[in-house]
Amino acid sequence: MASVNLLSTKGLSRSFGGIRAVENVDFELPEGQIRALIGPNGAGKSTFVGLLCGRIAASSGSVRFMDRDISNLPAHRRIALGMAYTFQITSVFARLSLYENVALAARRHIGGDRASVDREVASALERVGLTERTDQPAEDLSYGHQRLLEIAMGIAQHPKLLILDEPTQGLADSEIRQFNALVRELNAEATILLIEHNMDVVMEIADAITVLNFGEVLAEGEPEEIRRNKAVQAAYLGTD
Ligand SMILES: Nc1ncnc2c1ncn2[C@@H]1O[C@H](COP(=O)(O)OP(=O)(O)OP(=O)(O)O)[C@@H](O)[C@H]1O
Repeated sequence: MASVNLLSTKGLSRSFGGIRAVENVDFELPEGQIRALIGPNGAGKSTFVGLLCGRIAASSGSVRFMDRDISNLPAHRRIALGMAYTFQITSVFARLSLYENVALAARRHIGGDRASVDREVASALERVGLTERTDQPAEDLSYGHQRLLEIAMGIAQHPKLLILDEPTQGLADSEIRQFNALVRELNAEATILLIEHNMDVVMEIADAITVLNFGEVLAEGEPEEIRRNKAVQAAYLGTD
């Protein structure tokens, strides 16, 4: 069965001064996949995701999402089309309660109707296991739990594409198992792009892996293929 790409890039590049952070990346993400994006430190993963979301402007190349060229759309328009992303807690408001944080995200999706917002917030917090902390300020959460709060904020927007940037950082092993189950559950509704350093997580939940190195795609394939790939092993030697 031919799969439909939810997201794709062509020749996507971004330089910072002389540094080619992302260089000529052609990328295709079929609808319904869990894709992991990996690579050594400085490989260009965050820059690439920033280009997808519109947080960083491309030097050249294009991005397509849901069959339209979104290269020139600002970040908020991309969100409105169905992208959601979590970026290392930059979106969490520390002084606001978990309820308020998730409600802000839910209102983007469903507007201001109080009963619907309440339902969305309760459901999103339940899915990430933070129900009991609904009324606490976000700053009371551990780092790992703030990452889960961000995911709840993503869930409340019912995105077509959910981009998770190092979501398991700061989580305990038992919480990582729950996280893996959560991602599978979310995948029933959303395509998922996961930047992740924890290889156990990647190997367990990704359908396919894209490896970046020095801004370029070094390899792409199923987890087992990538695990055996000599070029990938070499890229990681001495870095991890
Ligand atoms: N705003 C910036 N100004 C200058 N250089 C930058 C900027 N952002 C990224 N870079 C450089 O671009 C390259 C890619 O960085 P990026 O953060 O995208 O990599 P990464 O794969 O996400 O790394 P990590 O795994 O360490 O988060 C690096 O050499 C980095 O120093």
